[in-house]
Amino acid sequence: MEHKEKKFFPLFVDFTQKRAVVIGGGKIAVRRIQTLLTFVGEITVIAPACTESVKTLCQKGKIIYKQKKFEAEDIENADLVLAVTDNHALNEEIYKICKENNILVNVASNQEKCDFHFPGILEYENVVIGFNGCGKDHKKVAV
Ligand SMILES: C[C@@]1(CC(=O)O)c2cc3[nH]c(cc4nc(cc5[nH]c(cc(n2)[C@H]1CCC(=O)O)[C@@](C)(CC(=O)O)[C@@H]5CCC(=O)O)C(CC(=O)O)=C4CCC(=O)O)c(CCC(=O)O)c3CC(=O)O
Ligand SMILES: NC(=O)C1=CN([C@@H]2O[C@H](COP(=O)(O)OP(=O)(O)OC[C@H]3O[C@@H](n4cnc5c(N)ncnc54)[C@H](O)[C@@H]3O)[C@@H](O)[C@H]2O)C=CC1
Repeated sequence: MEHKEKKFFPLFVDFTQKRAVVIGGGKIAVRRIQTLLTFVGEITVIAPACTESVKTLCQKGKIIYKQKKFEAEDIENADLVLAVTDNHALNEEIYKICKENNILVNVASNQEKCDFHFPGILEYENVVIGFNGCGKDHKKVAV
């Protein structure tokens, strides 16, 4: 099966009872955690160092933060994984482990290693709109 123009289908998935594990606690991780907060049952962040916002979210009980380097067992029970470290080789390794274990994964440093793209999201009343630029221009989908 070959697609000349790759585009992603906007699936609106129920993650409210699911576990997301975010590997990395930097700038991009925080932005995505903020977006995920109201959509996902449980969010765990794995990173040896993180931004203040990650610590604050953890103190407020909104996420779990484990201050450590990534190990394969960190994603054993994950339904959804975001590989958002600044170590591209590690992100690819995380991708490989997820594929072997049928876990949905998004690698922020390589759009070819994404089961799904992370969307720009706009919400009002009970409407959720997700934007995706087919990986061609993320600036177009910034909200
Ligand atoms: C393909 C995709 C896959 C995925 O990661 O899911 C992807 C990929 C990449 N982005 C890169 C860079 C940046 N992306 C942003 C911003 C956003 N990127 C987002 C989504 C996506 N980004 C996915 C779908 C894209 C699409 O729809 O077409 C948003 C919507 C959601 C979110 O991330 O929260 C959010 C805007 C929302 C908002 O702001 O509201 C900024 C700006 C900033 O950080 O301030 C920069 C900094 C650089 C700059 O500004 O130029 C790089 C290069 C990394 C490197 O080489 O280092 C790659 C890697 C690659 O292209 O392979
Ligand atoms: N898709 C997108 O929207 C964008 C993606 N990127 C990519 O996202 C990644 C992260 O970017 P930033 O958040 O700006 O980086 P950052 O430098 O702010 O954060 C990196 C994080 O990775 C963690 N980390 C490093 N080694 C680790 C390990 N062994 N185990 C667990 N965590 C580890 C660090 O502790 C830190 O929390 C980069 O790979 C970059 O290429 C960057 C810009 C936008």
